[in-house]
Amino acid sequence: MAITREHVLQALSTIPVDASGTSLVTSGRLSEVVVDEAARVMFSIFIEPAEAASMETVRRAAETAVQGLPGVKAVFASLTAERPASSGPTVVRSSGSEARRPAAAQQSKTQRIPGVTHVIAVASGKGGVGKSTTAVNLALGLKALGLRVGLLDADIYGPSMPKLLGIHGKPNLLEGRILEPMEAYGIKVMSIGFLVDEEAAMIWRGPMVMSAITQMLREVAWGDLDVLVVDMPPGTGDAQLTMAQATPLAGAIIVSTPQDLALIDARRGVAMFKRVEIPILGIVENMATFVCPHCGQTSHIFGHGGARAEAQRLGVPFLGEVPLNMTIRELSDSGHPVVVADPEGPHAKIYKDIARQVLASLTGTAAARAAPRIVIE
Ligand SMILES: Nc1ncnc2c1ncn2[C@@H]1O[C@H](COP(=O)(O)OP(=O)(O)OP(=O)(O)O)[C@@H](O)[C@H]1O
Repeated sequence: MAITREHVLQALSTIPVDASGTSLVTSGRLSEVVVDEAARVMFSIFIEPAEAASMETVRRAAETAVQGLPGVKAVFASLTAERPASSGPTVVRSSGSEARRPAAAQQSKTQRIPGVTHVIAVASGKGGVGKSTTAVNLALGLKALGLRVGLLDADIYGPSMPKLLGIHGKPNLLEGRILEPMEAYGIKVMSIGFLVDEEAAMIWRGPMVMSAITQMLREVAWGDLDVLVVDMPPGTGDAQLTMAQATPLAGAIIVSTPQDLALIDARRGVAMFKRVEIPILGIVENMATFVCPHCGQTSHIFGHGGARAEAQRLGVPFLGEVPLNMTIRELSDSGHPVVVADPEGPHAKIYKDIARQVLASLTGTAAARAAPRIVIE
């Protein structure tokens, strides 16, 4: 019989973590449980640093219980503690493969990332609507406002930040297995695209994706950041829901094109974040209008204003509309996002205005829109 996650959880539910007999499974200390194709089981147990010695007994008991299940080939169980300083989590004691170490999926919602003030997600109901382009230009817009910004490419099945920011090479591994983020245009960047082949990530299943994302959130030397922008994987399925829950998000931005179908997906995105009580910072309408580069005429290729109306209907802020523009595409695809390539241009202005509104809702101030000009005649 093939071993499943449920079998493992059943075995782990028999392991007490304290004198009152609280089970490991219900204690809130257990990470995601991963069972790979080779019947190897991986999980972590969260502890306070001071509990390392006493919880080692629990770790061993858990490992033995799972090892005893029929069909299990190997068990990799580790104790994981959050370091008090700003250097992220550390594995206190582990056995087996470090590279496959599962991470703090379930608890991380409540755990802040040391040094990071706000984490915001950029999400979309479906792929190809310009979520990554928005995320990168929003991050650079926030940087232009004087903030310290990081960008995490959590779009694990289609990482685009290496290309959008023109970053090559691999991040350095620092002491304690912490990764040094890459840097571009003054923002810190981490992407699964820096770490593994695209094909390798493509075959990962839910728990492994979660584990990789949690590591990129917590085992990266982000340093002190005002905002960490997370480019989420597209869609509103279980994977996105789990991720939204496992990431300590201050809020989410939904990107949509104006078409009906995209809007239905955007609505699902809003509902998903609401379900896990993550505030919606607003909706961005991308590829809203097309301004002909030759004649200057504006046309609404996909319709127009749908996202604004939808935002109103859903009672969430509408952050702005970005036109369909060849320059945005060409600059993005060549690693020079428009906010830095043409910082005073009309498109950069739109993204910076979105950034200002996002910052305003994060800091609880009234939306810092450009003040209206009063004309006295
Ligand atoms: N406003 C825009 N004008 C023109 N092209 C755009 C615009 N926004 C995005 N694009 C282009 O559309 C393509 C898809 O954009 P992007 O990768 O940002 O979408 P995505 O939603 O992140 O996609 P996926 O989720 O599939 O990775 C890219 O080639 C990008 O340059």
